[in-house]
Amino acid sequence: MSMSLPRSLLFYGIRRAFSCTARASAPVHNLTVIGSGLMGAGIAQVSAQTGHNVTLVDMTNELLQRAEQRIKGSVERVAKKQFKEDPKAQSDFASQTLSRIKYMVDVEKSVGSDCDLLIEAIIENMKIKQNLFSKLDKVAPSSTIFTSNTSSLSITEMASVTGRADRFGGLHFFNPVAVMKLVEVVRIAGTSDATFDTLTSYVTAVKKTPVCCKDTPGFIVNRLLVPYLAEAMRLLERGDASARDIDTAMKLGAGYPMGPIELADYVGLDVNKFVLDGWHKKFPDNPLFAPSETLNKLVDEGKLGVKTGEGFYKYDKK
Ligand SMILES: CCCCCCC[C@H](O)CC(=O)SCCNC(=O)CCNC(=O)[C@H](O)C(C)(C)COP(=O)([O-])OP(=O)([O-])OC[C@H]1O[C@@H](n2cnc3c(N)ncnc32)[C@H](O)[C@@H]1OP(=O)([O-])[O-]
Ligand SMILES: NC(=O)c1ccc[n+]([C@@H]2O[C@H](COP(=O)([O-])OP(=O)(O)OC[C@H]3O[C@@H](n4cnc5c(N)ncnc54)[C@H](O)[C@@H]3O)[C@@H](O)[C@H]2O)c1
Repeated sequence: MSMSLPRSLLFYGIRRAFSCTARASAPVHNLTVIGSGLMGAGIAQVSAQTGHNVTLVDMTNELLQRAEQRIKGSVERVAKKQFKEDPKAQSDFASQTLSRIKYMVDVEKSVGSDCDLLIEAIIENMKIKQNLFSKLDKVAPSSTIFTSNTSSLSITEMASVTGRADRFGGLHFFNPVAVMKLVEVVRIAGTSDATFDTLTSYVTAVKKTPVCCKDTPGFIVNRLLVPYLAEAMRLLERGDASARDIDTAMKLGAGYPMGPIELADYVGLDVNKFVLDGWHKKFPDNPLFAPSETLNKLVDEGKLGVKTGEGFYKYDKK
């Protein structure tokens, strides 16, 4: 008798081991999002749009006011799209969504007794993220699940400064959060089944598709995307093609909605640099992660892409 499995069963087995199906779990009602930049504001928005109560935190009231304006603009776009012919439904949706978001500068007070989930979306720096998690671990309820939206850093290293590795994971959203359908749910060795199930259910509740991945550098998307963006910058630096031609080529030749150079500007060149420098330091012999001189120069000059009005390209300031 042959011991080999039919191909279809083999694939089924592989799929089961890594699939990300939502099972019954403790629901998330209240969440705190730390960092109100591009990603934090977007995560707060999609959570509030789907009925969750959100506390959004940043270091100053001015930053929070800017986030509030961005959220308002984006919610209005979503409302117009969802309720095309119905201005009353549009304004009800927008005002109900906005009323579910509270803004706060006091990080420690932001995780009250009813906080089910914490999502960190601050600067891409391990020490700063660890400081934050270590501080919050002391004040947050023991039931609160901690997560990071990091693009490139180890979730295990972040969890190591807390006493809640079983209630820790990664939730990697994509930019623009209001539009992009994917969230990578990152499981570390300690993540409990209950935590993982709550995280995948929350992702489904915010109307995104979860995929499950291990805590490896860049998870799935960025492990492939970062070398691609970095190589596009090197192509430009070698003078092999112009930025416009590289972008046009990848849009029309590979079917991407944005070319790599404009995507780098869209993500934020500071974020690009944090990721590339971090991986270059960790894996110095890997040429895929070699630094880009042009990227370094633009960041030094404060040209961070769309958010500052100039990066590889120039943009109208909003
Ligand atoms: C080297 C190191 C690199 C580090 C990388 C780190 C990366 C990071 O960790 C992961 C990422 O995020 S990777 C990055 C992953 N991200 C990507 O790869 C993004 C790639 N780009 C895209 O997918 C598209 O270009 C966009 C969707 C951004 C814009 O689409 P477009 O067609 O060019 O322009 P459009 O016509 O304006 O908008 C179309 C529709 O979207 C709607 N809408 C847009 N923004 C909105 C907002 N803020 N709010 C609400 N709605 C918004 C809009 O209403 C419209 O709806 P309609 O029904 O048509 O009326
Ligand atoms: N930009 C992207 O496309 C993208 C996509 C996915 C994931 N990410 C990841 O999300 C995180 C945030 O990225 P972003 O693009 O939103 O950055 P951003 O610079 O737009 O926003 C970060 C915000 O965090 C705030 N902040 C920094 N330290 C803080 C602290 N200690 N307490 C409270 N607030 C603090 C900053 O004031 C800023 O408003 C990073 O880890 C990044 O790698 C970024």
